Amino acid sequence: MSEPAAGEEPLLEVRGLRKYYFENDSLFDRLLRREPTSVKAVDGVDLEVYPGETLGVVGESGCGKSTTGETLLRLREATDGSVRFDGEDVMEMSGDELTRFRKRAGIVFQDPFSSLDPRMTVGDIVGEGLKIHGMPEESPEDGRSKREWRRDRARELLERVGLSADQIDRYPHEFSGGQRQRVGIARALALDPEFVVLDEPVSALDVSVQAQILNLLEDLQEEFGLTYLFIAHDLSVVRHICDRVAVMYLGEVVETGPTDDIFESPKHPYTEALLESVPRASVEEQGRRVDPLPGDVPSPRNPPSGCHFRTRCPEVIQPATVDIPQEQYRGVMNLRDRLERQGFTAESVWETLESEHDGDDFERDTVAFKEAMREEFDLADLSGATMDTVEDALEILANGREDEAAERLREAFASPCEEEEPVLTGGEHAAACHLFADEEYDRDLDPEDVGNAMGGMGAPGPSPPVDGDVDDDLDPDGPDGTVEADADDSVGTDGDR
Ligand SMILES: Nc1ncnc2c1ncn2[C@@H]1O[C@H](COP(=O)(O)OP(=O)(O)OP(=O)(O)O)[C@@H](O)[C@H]1O
Repeated sequence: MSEPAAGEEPLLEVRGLRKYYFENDSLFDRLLRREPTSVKAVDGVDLEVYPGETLGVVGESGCGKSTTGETLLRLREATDGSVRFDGEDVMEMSGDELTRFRKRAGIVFQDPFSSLDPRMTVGDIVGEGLKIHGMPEESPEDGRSKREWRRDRARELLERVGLSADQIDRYPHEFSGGQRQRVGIARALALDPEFVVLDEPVSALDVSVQAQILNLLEDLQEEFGLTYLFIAHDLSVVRHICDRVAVMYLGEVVETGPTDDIFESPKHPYTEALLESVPRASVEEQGRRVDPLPGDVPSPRNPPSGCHFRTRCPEVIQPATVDIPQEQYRGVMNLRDRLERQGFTAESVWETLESEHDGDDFERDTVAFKEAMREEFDLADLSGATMDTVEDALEILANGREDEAAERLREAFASPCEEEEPVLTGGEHAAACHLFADEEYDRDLDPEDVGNAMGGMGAPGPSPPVDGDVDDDLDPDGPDGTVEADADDSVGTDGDR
């Protein structure tokens, strides 16, 4: 870890990075006249990483962290944007220049099992990059063959990451999860990189082993002057290893700043919710109520307009004409959102009510319909003009006019957060949230609202790709998955056990 010095140039500078995966885009899809759809996995990301520092990239599963890491390394082809490494344009590199970049910038993947070829010995895995890059260039002067030189280098690296040089001819399945991750780290170090993307390097490991691997990564950083981009969904891991943090939500950076600032005074409601989901050590904090963030994680195929977080945000800005408790506003917005996304029809509600009547004669009673909806969307506490409008909309809905009901709610309750996309503002500690753009807004945070946002980080993220129609341009060594890790870890001389 190290603080960037004033005026220092970033080693890596990312501007407006976009990576869209296109689905239903094959010849077969075209023949069937299927419309191609785009998954906006990364949608305009800006980042800088300074020499010797560790930048954390955090966010829930599916928010685009891995795609960001892989795209900036050119393991995936970017849809748009620029990446500069040590002043050079990475997107424009080819030939020798690209080969040099590949030596200078490496990656450690999350899953230490699937990212290691089970048919190769760890010596071959660690030495593979050396062979691909034709190293050593000249035959060693001491009479060793190039192959022997590579084996010696692999031995050295295995020892350096806390394994034993004697294990060079073993296969990945003979190692525990932590040991396999050490092999993955040795492989990433083989070419003497300056910059390494660490893609959730400890998420698949037991907590006790996690600490050992984090210590190892810190030691290696110091010893070799490495610069890290550290991807994690778990903020507690980030706190100890990162100098600065960028928080991602649905393909965008929503907050960035020095780690302590992010932890001690988060600005974005999403960062606050993420922090609330971090397990706490102290006993009194362990008993906190953990409720899921309201609403589902929207799909990156069709992200919400304006601020992408507004469909789950506990602090959505209400229009000037509305001033109701946040949870009531959330209920109204959830109803509207579900209607607009064709999440249900009036007919399906009627059918449910009918089935609950269990064969009795059932008359379609609007009062019962509205009551069911009020219960489903927590609208029972509404009063005054708000209640009148919602009742109106429910009446329209009960008559099967879903679009009109949604329109009625939109006219009365549209939030400024859905109209315009907020941009990152605030200098070194910046956030992309309309709460900061609108100085009129009194941001008096109710701890209950934030409490309600806790725990949602474990909620399922957007669905993974389901079939083979997707862009599949990743290097075959690519990610990911989860494995059980054994507590038994390093066997070598390294003292981080
Ligand atoms: N090859 C692909 N084709 C289509 N969509 C994809 C592909 N790879 C990833 N996605 C989608 O892109 C979005 C971002 O995925 P990504 O893996 O980058 O997120 P992440 O934050 O790293 O999550 P995780 O921690 O679960 O890996 C997700 O919605 C994911 O389903």
